[in-house]
Amino acid sequence: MVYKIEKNEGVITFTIDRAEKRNAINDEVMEGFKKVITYIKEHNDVRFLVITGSGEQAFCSGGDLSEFHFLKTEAEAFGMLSKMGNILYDLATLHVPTIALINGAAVGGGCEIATACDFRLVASHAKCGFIQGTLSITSGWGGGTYLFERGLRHDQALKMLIESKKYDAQLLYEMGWAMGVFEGSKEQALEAFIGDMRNIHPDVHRAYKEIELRKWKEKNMYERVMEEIRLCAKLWESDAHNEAVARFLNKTK
Ligand SMILES: CC[C@@H](C(=O)O)C(=O)SCCNC(=O)CCNC(=O)[C@H](O)C(C)(C)COP(=O)(O)OP(=O)(O)OC[C@H]1O[C@@H](n2cnc3c(N)ncnc32)[C@H](O)[C@@H]1OP(=O)(O)O
Repeated sequence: MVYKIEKNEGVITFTIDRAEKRNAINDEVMEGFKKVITYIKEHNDVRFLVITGSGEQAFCSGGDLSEFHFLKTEAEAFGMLSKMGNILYDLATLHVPTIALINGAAVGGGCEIATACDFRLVASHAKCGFIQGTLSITSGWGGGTYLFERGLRHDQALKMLIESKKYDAQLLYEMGWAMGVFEGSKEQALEAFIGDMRNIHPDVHRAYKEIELRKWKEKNMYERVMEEIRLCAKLWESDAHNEAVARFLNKTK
């Protein structure tokens, strides 16, 4: 199994469990995301969803380049990108608070998953970034659209995307992307973060999320996410992208 789903006192934790691939996303992990999101939509006993990765090196390294490198055309790329894009839209529009518990590097699509969550808690050693530009593509799962909605200064958000580099935890906090930086146990950091929220009735949480999501509907979020995905799919079939991915895969052999 490449993921774990655990439920404890109303908190569901989804752990991407591919530490040897730095928790890269493949089809099986996507199915896991679908499963946990469907469960939350159909049950009333979940208060928080936490997304994390196994090990300390990575939260998630984005799409599994060794598996997705075989998608060559714009249409093939759109199939994979829109599948995960729809999953992230469902995650971003869930009726319970969602927390990215960032235990290590979050890059590429990993940074998009974190940005789709309501809150980001980042381990002090973790570096995160929308590094897609270094592969000659843009964010392909809707993460750029979410980033512009996360309250960062507009120029800061744009810089993060077009610089395509990894930022350290402290800077991510200062920019407002991370809500907190923690040392040591991620479980303790999570408990400290949600402690006061636990005292509030879940219907209140749901109501506030509904208020936020109403705003998103008015701003055509879904259409904007799909447009972002189409732009990435176009770049995916370029020689520049294929060569960049080949360089990454060959470097690690
Ligand atoms: C597809 C959607 C698109 C989007 O919409 O955003 C993307 O996500 S594109 C993918 C973008 N991601 C990357 O380019 C990530 C590349 N990875 C890294 O930069 C680094 O691995 C890391 C995450 C910073 C961790 O560095 P480190 O701890 O030094 O580990 P290694 O680099 O040595 O990696 C160990 C092992 O894992 C394999 N790996 C890592 N990331 C991926 C990946 N995204 N896909 C496939 N495989 C990955 C890497 O090849 C190593 O494998 P071995 O050599 O076999 O041990």
